[in-house]
Amino acid sequence: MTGVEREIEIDRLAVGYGPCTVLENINLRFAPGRITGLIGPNGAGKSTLLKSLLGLIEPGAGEIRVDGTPLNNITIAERSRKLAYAAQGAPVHWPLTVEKMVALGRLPHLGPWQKIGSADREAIERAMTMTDSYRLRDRIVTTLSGGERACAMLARTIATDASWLLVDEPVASLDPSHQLQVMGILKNLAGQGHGIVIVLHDLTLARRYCDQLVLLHKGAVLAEGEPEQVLADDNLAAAYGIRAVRWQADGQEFIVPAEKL
Ligand SMILES: Nc1ncnc2c1ncn2[C@@H]1O[C@H](COP(=O)(O)OP(=O)(O)OP(=O)(O)O)[C@@H](O)[C@H]1O
Repeated sequence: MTGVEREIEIDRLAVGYGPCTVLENINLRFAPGRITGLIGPNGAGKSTLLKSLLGLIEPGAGEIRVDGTPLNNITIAERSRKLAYAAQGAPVHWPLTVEKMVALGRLPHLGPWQKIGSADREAIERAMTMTDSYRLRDRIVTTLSGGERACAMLARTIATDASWLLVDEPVASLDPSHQLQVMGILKNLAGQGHGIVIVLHDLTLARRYCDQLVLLHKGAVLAEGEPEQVLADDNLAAAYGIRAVRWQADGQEFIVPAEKL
């Protein structure tokens, strides 16, 4: 075994689709008990990086290790217990109830023909309660609003009880109250020792909730580290081509895009 226990290590990673390289020479470390935010312009490669961590895309070069083991040496069953994923936009095509969909998060823990047990049921109910989806448990997922569906999908991810949660824009379709709720849930899960990697576009939420930020730009890491440093004016100008205004209130920094440069 190489590397250290309980860490995601990415070394010299290059990933692409067909002949088109999207990420090149990515070197990163993600720690448990922390929220790592992936930020950057549209098309920078954030979702591609998350999918690479799940083994959904084969790297062209480099290596990913999860808790010390190369991803390729981790069986698909073990990966699905270790790494839970909430995809961007979370399209759902099956007419399942919310409860049944959240229960899918327990599949990695069940053997063939094994039925859901009381520990699974507890995990499902806990995840639905945390995400405010318990009240929706009998609703058919395809009939939910975008925000309701996003909460239910996050519940499914949480129900897996994986040590790593990879979440792609979980707050994009949520109202302000649910945005704060979801970020608070992720913060609590990090406090319980889960490692969270989250794609975000909201700079204020990234500043407030993330312990570490990675700013991707054109398939490379433009900056990484403490949110305060990563969100510096020159980085925002270089990555997004924007000037942001900032102010302090309630002991937090608020960062709002002010103009395109
Ligand atoms: N399946 C695919 N086949 C070909 N190209 C793809 C595929 N998926 C993504 N890409 C391309 O890879 C690049 C990175 O896409 P990715 O979805 O990782 O970006 P992102 O940073 O998550 O963007 P956004 O903020 O818009 O969600 C983009 O140019 C995109 O068009």
